[in-house]
Amino acid sequence: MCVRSSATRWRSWPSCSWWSSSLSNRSRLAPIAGGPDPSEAPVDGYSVDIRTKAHRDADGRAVAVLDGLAFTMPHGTFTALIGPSGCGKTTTLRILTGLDTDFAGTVDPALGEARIAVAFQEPRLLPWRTVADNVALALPDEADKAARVAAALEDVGLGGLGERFPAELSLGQARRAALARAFAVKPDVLYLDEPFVSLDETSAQNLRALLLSLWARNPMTILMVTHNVREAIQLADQIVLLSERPAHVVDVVSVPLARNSRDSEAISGFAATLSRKYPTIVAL
Ligand SMILES: Nc1ncnc2c1ncn2[C@@H]1O[C@H](COP(=O)(O)OP(=O)(O)OP(=O)(O)O)[C@@H](O)[C@H]1O
Repeated sequence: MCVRSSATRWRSWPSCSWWSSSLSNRSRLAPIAGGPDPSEAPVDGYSVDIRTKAHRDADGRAVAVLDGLAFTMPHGTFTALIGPSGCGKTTTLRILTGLDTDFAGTVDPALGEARIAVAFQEPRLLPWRTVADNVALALPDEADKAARVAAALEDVGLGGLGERFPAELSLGQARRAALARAFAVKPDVLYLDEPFVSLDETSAQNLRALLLSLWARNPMTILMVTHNVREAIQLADQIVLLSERPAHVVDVVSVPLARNSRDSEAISGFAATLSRKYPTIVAL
């Protein structure tokens, strides 16, 4: 590890797509197939150790936001970041993606070298470009570009919608397009910030299944910020629990469930366990 400075070279930020939702307490979930089980996870990973990070308030005073945020994302696994509102989750993502270099601490230099993609709450598609052109934006100009775009759209169920404009898509379709754009670049690391917020539960669940299915076919390391502990349990290998601001890591919890056994009952059971142990962080 070394201290990342503003001189750190990042690969282009190929994808900015934001999608999201909430996994209702009452929803009946069947396990989603896809994604490696935790036991298959490799040991090596990307290390993050943000010692301090402050923002300035309106009067110019420093407000501590992060204070001891250390965790490792094992290569090829799915990490969920959960913490109270305003504790600094998005700030953490901005540091990891290289958008914010004004912090004290260390971030694994391999993260700076990795090909990354990011999906935001808002799909962030360029409205004047077609869906296909939005996906193409992230790709290098190579002979197979059109075929890669077509395959990426087909993979997310938008095979016939490439010539539409973003305004002609539903929110769920726009988030699929954003996913297509993220996966098309075959990133090493995918960052997701509350990717399923504002969708109805059925659409959100379909997108979660799509995410796991795409991930199963495209191995990569995923870090997802979410407020939704059930969603985290359903999708992640490990959950990083953050304190109130200034955030520090309270615990890193492995999800002790095979993916094909993560039905509503198992998810609720583990969520209740976490809530009992960390009542200020995991509210049900
Ligand atoms: N550019 C900024 N300037 C000043 N303060 C900021 C800035 N960005 C964020 N903050 C403050 O830093 C704190 C952490 O913000 P951040 O968005 O990282 O939290 P979060 O955990 O993602 O929040 P939420 O769960 O509500 O999405 C908040 O108090 C926020 O108001």
